Amino acid sequence: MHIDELKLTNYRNYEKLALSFSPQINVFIGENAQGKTNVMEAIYVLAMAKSHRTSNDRELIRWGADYGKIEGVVERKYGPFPLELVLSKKGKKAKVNHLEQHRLSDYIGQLNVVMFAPEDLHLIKGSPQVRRRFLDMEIGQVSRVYLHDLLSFQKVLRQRNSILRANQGRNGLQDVMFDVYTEQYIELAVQIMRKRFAFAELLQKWAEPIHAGISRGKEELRVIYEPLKGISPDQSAGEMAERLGSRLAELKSRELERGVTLAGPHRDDLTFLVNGHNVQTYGSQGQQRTAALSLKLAEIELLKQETGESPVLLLDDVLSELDDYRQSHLLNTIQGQVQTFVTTTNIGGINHETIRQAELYHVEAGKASAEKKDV
Ligand SMILES: Nc1ncnc2c1ncn2[C@@H]1O[C@H](COP(=O)(O)OP(=O)(O)OP(=O)(O)O)[C@@H](O)[C@H]1O
Repeated sequence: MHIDELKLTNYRNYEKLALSFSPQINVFIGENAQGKTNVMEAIYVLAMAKSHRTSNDRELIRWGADYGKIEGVVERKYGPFPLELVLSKKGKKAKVNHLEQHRLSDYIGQLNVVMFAPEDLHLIKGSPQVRRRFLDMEIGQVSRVYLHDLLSFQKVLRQRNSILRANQGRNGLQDVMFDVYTEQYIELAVQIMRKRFAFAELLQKWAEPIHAGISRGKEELRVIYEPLKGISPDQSAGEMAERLGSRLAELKSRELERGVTLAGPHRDDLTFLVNGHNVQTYGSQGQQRTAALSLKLAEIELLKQETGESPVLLLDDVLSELDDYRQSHLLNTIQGQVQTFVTTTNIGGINHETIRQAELYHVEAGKASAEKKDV
């Protein structure tokens, strides 16, 4: 799939912007703070209905404006169709083919994107929250059911936590609603864990050969999803529910002490092993970069397999962070196959022939102009 056109109205530092794109490589060049990342972010928001940089949608609306709008024309196998997202102080409205979608889970997934930004290089080293977000965003793009379960789970978790908070410091808790929420919580948690197990397995399947290729056969990457101890992928849903239920019962007095839920998918993590060692603890910077790059390339393959079409790749300021060898590996892999958007302050830092055929856009102070020229 690819994006043919993008229109922004009052989005970040763009009052108005209208661009059409090459189905291959599009490069945005400009000085710092001119609006390159803002275009990448707008494409990401058009796909995911939320930003990768902030959870506050108001930040996306141009200062002083009442609303912001992102419009796009997306081309898939079955033809082109428009997507529209309007952000206002009252919330957001999402349209596919001019029809408003009342549930965002029906909107997300029409356009699939893979974002690779410098912060993704911290996927391995960063906090578990970064890896959980990665899991949720990636699974959410291919499974509406997952998104729906995740939103319900987050709601029940908030409800359960608010009862715990209201009873914080007490010795015991007899509350029918608490028991009802706990039951719903366990049911949804099990659905989420099962999907995360399946996703980690697929990720491993695709990332392992890619990582082996980049490391010239020297390294074997393993991806391990780590939910609550005692829960494993071979268990039935009933067994998982029983394990989580008994752990919550054991933790009840501590939960009352702390006023929060202490076991469940909101505390899960992913572990990456290179040649059997945890790359987070023992990996060199180079191994961590190779692992992060392999995971991103695996994401492209995984989305292709799930949807039958290549997703759109967003490389925000990341090529300059990769050495020539990894840069070439990435660009050779996607060449001609995946519509790609690249931002850079210095095109000279990208040593690859694909960039010579790319469509160039110069970005200055919230204005982008297209220019085809030889680099
Ligand atoms: N809601 C907003 N309204 C108006 N301007 C905004 C808004 N949010 C951010 N900006 C402006 O957008 C600019 C930043 O743009 P962006 O993050 O796209 O930079 P960039 O070109 O990617 O730079 P770098 O190379 O440093 O990453 C800043 O000048 C910032 O003040």
